[in-house]
Amino acid sequence: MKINVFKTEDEVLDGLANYFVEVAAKSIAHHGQFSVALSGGNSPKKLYELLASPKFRDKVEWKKVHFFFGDERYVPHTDLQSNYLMAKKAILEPLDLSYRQIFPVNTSVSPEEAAARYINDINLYFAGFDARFDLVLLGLGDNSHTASLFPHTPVLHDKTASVKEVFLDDQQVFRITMTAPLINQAHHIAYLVYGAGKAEAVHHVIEDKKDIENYPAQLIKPSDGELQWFLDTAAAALLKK
Ligand SMILES: O=C(O)[C@H](O)[C@@H](O)[C@H](O)[C@H](O)COP(=O)(O)O
Repeated sequence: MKINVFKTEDEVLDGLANYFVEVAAKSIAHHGQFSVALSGGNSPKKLYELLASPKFRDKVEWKKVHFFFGDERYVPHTDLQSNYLMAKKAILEPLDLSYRQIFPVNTSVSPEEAAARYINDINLYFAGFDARFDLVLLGLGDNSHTASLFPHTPVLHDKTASVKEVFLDDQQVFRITMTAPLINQAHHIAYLVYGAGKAEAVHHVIEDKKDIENYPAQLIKPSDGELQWFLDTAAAALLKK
């Protein structure tokens, strides 16, 4: 595990954008394509905009990139809560990609069916081989969740499924999420976390005692891939130096 700490949010974004470019080039050189699972929420929006900006857009062979979603809110793709909509506006539309490169979660069916169909999409993409994404991008909630692996949810203990529906009691909403076993198969996993509000969660996940129920992001331990954290000093403030 490598922990990269940058002074400012902009430097974190730049650091992760350069890592994205590096992993994309390595993946495309190795097997002709680059499969990436995007994270949702607010933090990655600026990263996606930066990757689609003149500073980075010409550094990646975008036609060889395939976009999946590490998790999705169970809402229509037109809903402002949709991770797909956020990514569509921030990077997918600006890069003028083919729809065949983009694998959104189908949230027009039941949550269970949405998860089952996404498993099928992923298995078809990897053509029956192990589903090993080249890169999984993750964020971290201030309650130490990642993707939609939330504290005290049954999905934390699911060792077999690769995608599951999750019901969040406090918000009374469903999410669809890749599970830890699927995420941990990835060749590269990168957390993007910035801001003082995440400092406690970063400490809990990286160096606190093992407590999966309360700190689900501790589940993320790639089997033989690489895990890197991209943090600003505010989010890293509680880490032992
Ligand atoms: O769908 C989501 O919300 C994300 O995948 C989720 O895991 C996110 O990464 C964290 O909640 C942090 O979100 P912020 O970046 O908005 O703080």
